[in-house]
Amino acid sequence: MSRTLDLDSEDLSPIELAKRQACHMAVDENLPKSAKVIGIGSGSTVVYVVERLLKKPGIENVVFLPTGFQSKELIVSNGLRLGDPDCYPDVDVAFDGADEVDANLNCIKGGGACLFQEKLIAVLTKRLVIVADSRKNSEKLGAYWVKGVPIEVVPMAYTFVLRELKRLGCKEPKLRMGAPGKAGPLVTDNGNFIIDANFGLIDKPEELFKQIKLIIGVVEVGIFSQMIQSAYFGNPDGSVTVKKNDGTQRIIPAEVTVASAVQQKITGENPNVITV
Ligand SMILES: O=C(CO)[C@H](O)[C@H](O)COP(=O)(O)O
Repeated sequence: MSRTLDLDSEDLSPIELAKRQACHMAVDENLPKSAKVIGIGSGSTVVYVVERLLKKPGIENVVFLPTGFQSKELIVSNGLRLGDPDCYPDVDVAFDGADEVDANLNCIKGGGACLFQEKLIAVLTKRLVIVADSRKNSEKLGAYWVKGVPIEVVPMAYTFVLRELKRLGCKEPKLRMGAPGKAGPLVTDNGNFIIDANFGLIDKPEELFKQIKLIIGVVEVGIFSQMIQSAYFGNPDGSVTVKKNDGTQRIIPAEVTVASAVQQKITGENPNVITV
């Protein structure tokens, strides 16, 4: 098994360092000793989850489920075992990023257009752990993430879905365009389009989710409600804020997160591991 990820702290910006600390703490505190199947989310943050997982003994025996092309590449290029959700529907834990997380651990996801597969893993896992930097830690959805709720739609239905979203109160739903080099709309890993729908501050995420989901042509909605067990946010000072779905919140001080990183570098072990 090749283990290639070894990101050097010196090359990382303060934001990247914060994301990394959050991921390392999240893995250390949530990786079950007996984990057999692990879900890997999409985006720039989960790279540090994989970095930490690669240090764990026995990780070569675990099956990893991706949530899109990028996380599949991340799994395969690091020599980890790749699986499919249809073959491994019982997931022990999943780690994923988010675009915004509110006080009740509802979140917006899909900034990277992977929301459908991310939601599939979210419903299959016993424990969904979100990793992010402090810019994503919000009181109410829509406060920081103003690009809108990502919605995956069947291409032939997109005009209808745009119309229905306006009826639900979204002033200007937008079909997401492809990156430079791609003429026309972005196409997801599942062959669909993405609509970004800004509803302003979202008071009732669960309700809005249900309303959007009922529109014909909608495959999945980037509102994740009542699905997350805990969220780890890396702060600029090196500390990590942990929010749990029981309403508790705690801060892991920078001394602890940095000591863990140093210890791990020297011995490959983390003194603060709380295995579950
Ligand atoms: O939902 C996602 C992809 O669909 C990502 O998890 C979300 O966009 C966060 O990405 P990053 O870790 O790069 O901030």
